[in-house]
Formats: sequence, structure tokens, C-alpha cells
Amino acid sequence: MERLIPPTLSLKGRLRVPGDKSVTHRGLMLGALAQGESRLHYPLKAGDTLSTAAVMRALGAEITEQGEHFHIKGAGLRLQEPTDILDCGNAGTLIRLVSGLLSGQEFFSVLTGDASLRRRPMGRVTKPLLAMGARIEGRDRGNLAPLAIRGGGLTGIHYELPIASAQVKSAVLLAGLFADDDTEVVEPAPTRDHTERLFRHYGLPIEVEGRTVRTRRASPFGARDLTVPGDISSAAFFIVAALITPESEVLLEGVGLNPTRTGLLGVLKEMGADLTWEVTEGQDGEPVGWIRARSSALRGISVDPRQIPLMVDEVPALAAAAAWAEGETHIPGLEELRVKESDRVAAIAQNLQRLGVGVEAGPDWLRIQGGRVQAGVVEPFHDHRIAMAFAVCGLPVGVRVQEAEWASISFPSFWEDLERLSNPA
Ligand SMILES: O=C(O)C1=C[C@@H](OP(=O)(O)O)[C@@H](O)[C@H](O)C1
Ligand SMILES: C=C(OP(=O)(O)O)C(=O)O
Repeated sequence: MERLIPPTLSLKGRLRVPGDKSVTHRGLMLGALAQGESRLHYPLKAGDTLSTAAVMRALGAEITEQGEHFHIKGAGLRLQEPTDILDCGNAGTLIRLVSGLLSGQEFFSVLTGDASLRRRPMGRVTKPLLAMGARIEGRDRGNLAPLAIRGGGLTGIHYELPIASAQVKSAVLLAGLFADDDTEVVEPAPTRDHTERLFRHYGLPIEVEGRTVRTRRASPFGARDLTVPGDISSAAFFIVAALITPESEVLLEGVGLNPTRTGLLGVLKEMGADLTWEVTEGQDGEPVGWIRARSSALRGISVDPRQIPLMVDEVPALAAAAAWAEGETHIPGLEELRVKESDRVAAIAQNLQRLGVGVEAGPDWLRIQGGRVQAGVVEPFHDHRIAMAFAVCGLPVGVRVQEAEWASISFPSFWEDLERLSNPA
């Protein structure tokens, strides 16, 4: 389905973005492992997290949608052998985290997903899980889904992550809940720490010392309610939209402001963004607050690559901001973007070109010549973040977005929210 976004004069209003995708995935998994009943408040109900709910149901948890929340009846630490293959859809976080969980279960399971997910590297999780004692087979010597897992009999490991990845860290920590001896993961750089915070919320073993995270075998634990903050990765599109559209002011409320997720805010400030935010409460271990973005004269910068893991899903939105900035923006450190839902380095470069923006792409970098954006047609390459980022990039001049339905992977109300806040020419 193609969406026509008319040239937009201004963007104004307040918005509560949908629940955080990372926290929703984890809340569903840990609620399913708990004993007893709990509520997951304000979860993200979108393609990726509905896949997680379906997978956890197939593993024995009862999960029902009740108004604003999910009601979860946990299966406890011993899940049920699924009677069919488990479909992870488009969700990298789901297949990687649940591989860790299933490595701890003494039964057979098979994980697969859509065409995009079946192209994404799984060796990064199967390698440490095999080292812990799980039996895992997959295409390409265990690097590609479908993955067949027979779990159980795990021993803890000390694992130095070769890449900065919260998914790999979390997969190993989840497996560590079922392993003899301690499991220790060392990160090369900080990544989102929702798993660590949620382990604490549920009273699961967790110790953090600098870049080292440690866990050990879990005892049965009780269910606890959890409230999911708004997703800063979804907020990012409206932040950038307000910055690049004249006469705009947008207030985003109830947004998760975990410092391992807010890299984009600092980078945009460095570009001259009129952007303010404040943490107003702590919600089940996650800082939450508001963000205000106003139209700004942005300038190109050279982004510090150490910021990328703290804004890894926001790079498409940053590219949209860079297209409207005066001068050149250099974004290094993008090797991981090559293996997301699409090759995001290539997808960003191609769509910037479609809108008349000068761009050069290297193996792990982008160089964007800002200041001149033309109306055009953009192609998301089956990737939700690319669809939304380029809707935003073309907003002030008008843009046609192909395959607009992909936004529903993480932000089903995106088009409606955009229309509500926009004043078309
Ligand atoms: O742990 C998570 O919830 C996520 C981690 C990141 O992936 P990597 O671990 O591959 O960097 C991110 O891109 C993804 O959208 C969500
Ligand atoms: C990379 C993403 O998600 P996942 O890895 O879970 O598919 C994303 O949402 O941008």
C-alpha cells in the first residue's frame, strides 16, 4: 500500500507514542517464565511483539489482551514443548532472545521467521549458546534460521561479546538462568540494559560491574505487574519531523528515557536542535519523561561512532535530519545496520538519492550532503524504520511512501498520528 504525504506546513501537538518494543518483548518472556498472574500495562501491540505473545503462548503461557494491558498467566521456569514450529515473523529480538530461553529447556523446538529474518545472522547467538551446551542446528552451519534447538544441561560461561549487541547479551543472560555455575557477559561498549533492569524487577539474579554482567541459575519466581514506557525509537520520527518542518512544536509524553537509548537526543542537540527533555518518574526500573522538539536550523556534524549503539535503531531518523541540515553529516560505526530488517546503510542511501539528496555510503558509514530535499517516491525495502524515516524526510516537500504497511511492525498508529499532528499546505 502506498501512502501519499502532502507537503506539510507545520507539525503541532502532543503525542503519547506506543509502548517500548524492547521492554514489551522482554516483559512477555519474563511474565511467561514467572509463576502466577500479572499484567503488562501499555505494551506495544504491533507486528513484532504480537509474534512474541504467540510464541510464548505456544510454549505454555496464557496471554490475553484485556483493554490497555496483556494479562499473563506464567508457565513457570519449565515451559512446554511446542507442537509446531515457532514463527518469529520479522522480529530479530524475539528469535535471538527466545533462542537463549529455549537453550535452557529440555525439549525440541524450531524457530523460523519471514524472509528478512531468515537472512539475518544467528551465529552471534548460536555460538555462545552452543558453548553453554545447547544443541542447535540451522542453515549455513547454524548461522541462519530455521534453527532447531534441543536445550538443557547448560553450564555457565564467561563470554566477551565480539559486537555491541543487547540481543546477544540478553540471549546469553536468559540461558544463564538455566545454567550450572555463573554466566558472565562482557560488552565491548554499553548497549540497552532493559534485560538487566527487568531481571532486577522480577528478583532474578543479576550483578553489573562496569561492562560485565553476571547471572546464575534462577529459582522459581513470582509474577509481577510491569508498566511499559513509550518507545523512544518511535518518538524519534516525530522529534525529527518537528525539527525539520517550519513552525513546528511537538511534545512527546510518557517516553522511556533510559540513558542506553537516548544517543539520538545528544547528537541532534549537537546539530543545533531546539530539543528539551526531562525525566519525571521512574517506572518499574526505567526512567520516563517528556521530550519537546521545535523547528530548528540544523547543521551537519561528524557523529561520534561511540554513540551508535545508544541510538542504533534511530540512524534512519538521524539521516532524515541530516538531509535537512546545512552542510555535511558524517555517520560512522554503522556496520550493524547492514544486518537489520534491511541493509539500512544501502536503504538510507538509495532513498536519500530518490529525494535528490547527495549521499555517499561506505561499508560502515554514510556521508550526507544536507540542505536540499525534493519531493519523490521512497521505497522501504520491507523495513518499518525506513518507511517511517523517509515519510518524515519528505514531509516538508511531500512524498509518496511505498509499502507503508510495514510501519505496523513497531508503530501501527504512525500514519494516523502523523496526519493528526500535520497541517498540510
Ligand atoms: O535488545 C533489543 O531489544 C534490541 C537490540 C538492538 O539490536 P542488536 O542487539 O542487534 O544491536 C536493536 O537494534 C533492536 O531493535 C532491539
Ligand atoms: C532492528 C530492529 O528490530 P529487531 O532486531 O528486533 O528486528 C528494529 O526495530 O529497528
